[in-house]
Amino acid sequence: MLRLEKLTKTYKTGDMALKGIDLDVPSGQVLALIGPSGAGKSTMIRCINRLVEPTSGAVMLDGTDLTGFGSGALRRARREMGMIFQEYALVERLTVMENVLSGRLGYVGFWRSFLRRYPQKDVDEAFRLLDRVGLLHMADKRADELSGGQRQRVGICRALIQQPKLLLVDEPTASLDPKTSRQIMRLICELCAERGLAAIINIHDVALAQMFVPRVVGLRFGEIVYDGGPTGLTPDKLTEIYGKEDWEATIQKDDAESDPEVTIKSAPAPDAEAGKPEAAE
Ligand SMILES: Nc1ncnc2c1ncn2[C@@H]1O[C@H](COP(=O)(O)OP(=O)(O)OP(=O)(O)O)[C@@H](O)[C@H]1O
Repeated sequence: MLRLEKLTKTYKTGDMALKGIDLDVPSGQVLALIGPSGAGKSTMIRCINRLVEPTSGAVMLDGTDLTGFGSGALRRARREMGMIFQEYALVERLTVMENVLSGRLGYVGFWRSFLRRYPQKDVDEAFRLLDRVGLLHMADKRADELSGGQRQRVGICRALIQQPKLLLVDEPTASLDPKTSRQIMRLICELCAERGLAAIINIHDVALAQMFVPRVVGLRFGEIVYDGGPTGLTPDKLTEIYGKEDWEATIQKDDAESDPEVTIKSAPAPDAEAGKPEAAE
């Protein structure tokens, strides 16, 4: 569904953030992108929907390269890719419902959204999504009245109402406490499984990634140095990705595996097994 081919990004400052990334993501597969600060994770996510312009290489979505698209074609392609941000990126003075509906911008056009005249089917879908994430009763609240976890749920609804095929998720839990982080990761992975959605989740918390996703990609200095299952992230592999550290204290413990809340990765989305590579050596 998504294929990155020799993707590179060199910023004007000379920083080579991505050095020839090759990556295949089959439809329905959820993967976590890990790596130290500055490894290129955000750059990679943003090159996929061209919030950052790649320097060279291809971003193939369903067989079509997005890198050459003009603004109209890019706008249509971006409908297929919902984005979820660390800082939620909500419009604070708008209501929860209005924020969710703003996810339809790519479909309804500027004036209709500016006048907040969305088709009834979009409003119905927004209510359904808010109900699914437990925020139906908050539809009329202003975004600035919500907690961080609630804001992220609104961000998730806004991405999903686009009806995307792929979610690009940039540090969704970095501003949240551990319990809320786990709830949000669980919700994202559940929704992907329910909707057959692929996702690339940039996440700093290795243990959280290990709990929920069937595939982890490790970046270091703009290159993929790990691509495999969560259990293959041994202390040696983590040292290769991040450098020396006491990994026994960081990686997933056996008791987390038996936690009844943590069920997502044992139920991968359609096609996930087919596209899941073995751990890179
Ligand atoms: N707008 C920019 N201009 C110049 N250099 C940039 C820009 N954005 C990122 N970089 C550089 O590109 C490299 C990759 O940065 P990026 O933010 O993608 O890494 P990251 O893995 O997401 O880091 P973090 O986990 O800290 O967010 C870094 O060397 C960074 O300094």
